[in-house]
Amino acid sequence: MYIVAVESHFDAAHYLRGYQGKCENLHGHRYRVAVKLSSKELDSVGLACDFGDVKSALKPILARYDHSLLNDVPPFNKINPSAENIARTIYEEIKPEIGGASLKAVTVWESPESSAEYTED
Ligand SMILES: Nc1nc2c(c(=O)[nH]1)N=C([C@H](O)[C@H](O)COP(=O)(O)OP(=O)(O)OP(=O)(O)O)CN2
Ligand SMILES: [Zn+2]
Repeated sequence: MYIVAVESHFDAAHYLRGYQGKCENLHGHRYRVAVKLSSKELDSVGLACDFGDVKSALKPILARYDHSLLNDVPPFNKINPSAENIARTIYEEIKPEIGGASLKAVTVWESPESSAEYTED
């Protein structure tokens, strides 16, 4: 099995509704995002999937969040912009855009030490 990962980032502000503590206040993160895909096969070039195709799929998704107040951007106007919810939302948004290799997980880091991963496995 081959695992391919592509990373990117976006900058955004957020606050957590209902959170008791400092994260209920408006603050910002440079969110790091990793998309992982798997494939049992390689194509004739030797690729499980082209990094460029994954980057192209991820770019417009993250552009909607970049330099925003996430709490104003659907679906985070309805659900909290936690790292978990952001990871699942990106997973659901990128899944139909990716053909061939199968999507395994999306990980979102709020800081170098703290991340959440969403997978269907
Ligand atoms: N499971 C989760 N826990 C928390 C989330 C989250 O998305 N998922 N988010 C937050 C806040 O957004 C907060 O910004 C991050 O909290 P924390 O890492 O505790 O704070 P700092 O980055 O400032 O780190 P310090 O070590 O306190 O300096 C909270 N929890
Ligand atoms: Zn935060």
